Amino acid sequence: MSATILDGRKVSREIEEEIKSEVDALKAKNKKAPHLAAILVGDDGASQTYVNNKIKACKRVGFEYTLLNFPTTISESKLMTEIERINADEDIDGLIVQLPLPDHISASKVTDRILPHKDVDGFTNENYGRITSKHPGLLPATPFGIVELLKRYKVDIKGKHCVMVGNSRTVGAPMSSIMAYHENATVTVCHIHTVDLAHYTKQADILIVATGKPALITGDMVKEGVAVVDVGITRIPTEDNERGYILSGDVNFEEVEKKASFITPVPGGVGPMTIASLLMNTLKAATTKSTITTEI
Ligand SMILES: Nc1nc(=O)c2c([nH]1)NC[C@@H]1CN(c3ccc(C(=O)N[C@@H](CCC(=O)O)C(=O)O)cc3)C=[N+]21
Repeated sequence: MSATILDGRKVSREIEEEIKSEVDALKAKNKKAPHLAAILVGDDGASQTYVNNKIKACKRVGFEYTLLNFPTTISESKLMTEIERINADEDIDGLIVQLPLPDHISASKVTDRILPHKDVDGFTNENYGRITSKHPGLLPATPFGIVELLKRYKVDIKGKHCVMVGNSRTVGAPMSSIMAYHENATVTVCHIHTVDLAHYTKQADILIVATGKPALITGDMVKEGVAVVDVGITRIPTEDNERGYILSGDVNFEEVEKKASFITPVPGGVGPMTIASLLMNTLKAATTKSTITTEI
């Protein structure tokens, strides 16, 4: 059996078309376009690529955007002040602080300072807590994108066994909550400390992997017919190409693809969907502003 590719690039383009027509409709009514602000600290190559991809996506759908690039030496308190300033700026609808941040800055403190209704990455404790509420606010971009991708390919989720490998605050934790509380999957959460990981991954109907460990999941670790979502995207240095690196997911694609019913490629899978979700959240933040924080 050969798997159906969960084509994040294609689906993200479809979502962008939908967003663009909503932006055009806003503009036709003389309303302003949604405005995203992105903060990038330092000059890490991968972070620059990801932020640039986000800015390019804003341009494609007609959003306004502001990119703020600070040196690695910026203090935590100065960064907090910048966030407060953007929080207070009526013109800006959404704010993201690209991670990772330098060691002297607490990522959780900084991201949690973003006003919940401008938190289009869905990283604040407020929006994380709201996953289990009837009014979920803004969902974290990567998990939101993964659910959207699975749904557009009509992958059955309800009642199925979803095994999440990875327990990070940005992906694994919210992803497993969304699968359990919104989508009614049966969820098992594994991570780097799990004893006998294969024991669990073999039982997965849906396997989502976000560990940052290249090719962690091999063919013998999955059952026939599994749907596989690979969140990993590691740059491995090489002299074989101009860029100087190749991208590797957390899944051995060649092996696992033979047994899976569905699988995401890397690149072209989860990455573009994260960006599409960021755009969806920014549109939502711009059009529903005050209600996101008041409804319980
Ligand atoms: N505040 C914050 N929000 C994030 O959403 C966030 C973050 N910090 N820090 C890092 C991770 C990673 N991430 C990616 C986004 C797009 C691609 C993406 O566009 N990937 C392309 C390839 C890009 C390439 O060539 O390197 C693809 O998979 O096809 C990848 C990874 C967002 N993250």
